[in-house]
Amino acid sequence: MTIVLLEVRPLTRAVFAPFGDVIETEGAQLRLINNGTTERYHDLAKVDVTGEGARVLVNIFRGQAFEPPIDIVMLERHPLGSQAFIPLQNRPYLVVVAEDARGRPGKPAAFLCGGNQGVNYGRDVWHHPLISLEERSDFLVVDRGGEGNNLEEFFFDDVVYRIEKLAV
Ligand SMILES: NC(=O)N[C@@H](O)C(=O)O
Ligand code: NI
Repeated sequence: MTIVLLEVRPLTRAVFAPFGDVIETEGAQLRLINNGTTERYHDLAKVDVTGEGARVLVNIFRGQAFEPPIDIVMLERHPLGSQAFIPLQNRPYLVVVAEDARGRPGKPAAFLCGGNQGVNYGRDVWHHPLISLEERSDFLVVDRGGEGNNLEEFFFDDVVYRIEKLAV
């Protein structure tokens, strides 16, 4: 079994663009509403649901905390909908994604996300299930419900991608 170390980079809209959206106020389109008493950070993520009976689900995921070394042995994707994770307790977390390479994930990319940053995985984008850090953490999750199979998993058979350091 080959072990490949993954570098962890800070999450920015630019680096994450091939995989989806970053949900944060930084750099967002700001609109003053409610007679100037509220700042609306507008249109941050594309929620995409498709297939029979598709509907948008709003959930809370309470994820156990992981600490390095973190081994990435699989990735998953949701062919029928996007999936957004918004941290509710202002704690950092880890996101691991990959571009598709003829039906399987390419080399993963790892990003350290701030507690003020959410992510929205585009529909059918390879990603690792939730990786909370420091403490068990709650996330608001917006994803797809409805008929059909919305989960495809891929287990790497000859390589483990290892995250040893979170410091960027
Ligand atoms: N299975 C499930 O709802 N969670 C995963 O999709 C995930 O990305 O955490
Ligand atoms: Ni998922």
